Amino acid sequence: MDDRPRTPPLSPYATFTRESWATLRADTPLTLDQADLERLGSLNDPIDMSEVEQIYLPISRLLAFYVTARQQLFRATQRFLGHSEHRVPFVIAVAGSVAVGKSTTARVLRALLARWPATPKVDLVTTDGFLLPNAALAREGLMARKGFPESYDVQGLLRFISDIKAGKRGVRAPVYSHLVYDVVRGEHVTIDQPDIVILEGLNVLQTGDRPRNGRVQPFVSDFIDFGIYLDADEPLLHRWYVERFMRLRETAFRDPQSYFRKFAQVSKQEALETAETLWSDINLPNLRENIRPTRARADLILRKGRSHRIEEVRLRKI
Ligand SMILES: Nc1ncnc2c1ncn2[C@@H]1O[C@H](COP(=O)(O)OP(=O)(O)O)[C@@H](O)[C@H]1O
Ligand SMILES: CC(C)(COP(=O)(O)O)[C@@H](O)C(=O)NCCC(=O)O
Repeated sequence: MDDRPRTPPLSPYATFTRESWATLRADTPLTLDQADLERLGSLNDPIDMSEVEQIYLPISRLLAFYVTARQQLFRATQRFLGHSEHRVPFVIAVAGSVAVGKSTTARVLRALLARWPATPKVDLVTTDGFLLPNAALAREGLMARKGFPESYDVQGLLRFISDIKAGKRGVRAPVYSHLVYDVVRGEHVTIDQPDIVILEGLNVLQTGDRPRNGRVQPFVSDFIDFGIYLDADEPLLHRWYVERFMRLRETAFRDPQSYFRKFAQVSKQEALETAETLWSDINLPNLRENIRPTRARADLILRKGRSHRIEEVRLRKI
């Protein structure tokens, strides 16, 4: 199925091939080396130097413009109000399907942005920490809805992001483990007045039903300064998900702590059937119903091809 974003006659996006986007790097220096890339890539989502040079360096340059412009706008409001200036973090969202490679993109961006000449403090937070614990999901009959809007503590996530934007110190986020397939009790990451926050997850560009009980409810997306959507055709996402599951069988699933440890022992066929079911019953419907509809809200759409290379870029121009 070709689920390429349609370009209406008056598209808000400018569309670039990989080659035309690459020219927008201008004189941005390359600040990552091969060893960095090996550390930053993830299982089933390799990244090479040409991807950094042709795709990520132009993004880094663009974001530097946006961060400066946002700070100027914020200072203008502060001056108008006569308030003393305090810094407000710039929040970048990285959204997209399960298995599209959001974590690699988020890690590469973090490394590049942290190496800007001004050496900003860049923090990375994944929204899976705000999933309800398995015990709560099981109680509510939501174990087969993991990743759907109702499986998250949305109020907790909203409080977290609004505290960060308010410049609070020591803001804590819970942590999720893919290995144990659950939120880790008692574990947190602490965010302490960063300059830039990268918020990664399926749901970061989502909105809800507004208003609720007659009260206007904010959305997580209200706190986002720049939204990136990682896109790929469904058959590719399906393949990447199943291939990753089968590879995890040889690696992470062998860990006695792994929720999926039984799949390291059962036949290949049985494991394959489970991966297919998890994709078609949970992750694919979630992509169609809740994730892909947020693509139209992104400032930048990065479209991946077969080998995980980004082949097309769309930038919101209006
Ligand atoms: N069952 C699992 N066990 C261990 N690691 C996993 C498992 N499922 C996913 N991961 C890892 O978790 C990370 C996030 O995966 P995912 O949420 O699908 O987002 P994305 O692929 O877009 O980064 C990836 O690095 C992936 O390799
Ligand atoms: C934890 C997830 C919802 C992904 O969340 P994300 O890290 O993208 O915020 C996903 O990896 C997941 O567990 N989906 C449920 C079905 C499955 O086991 O693949």
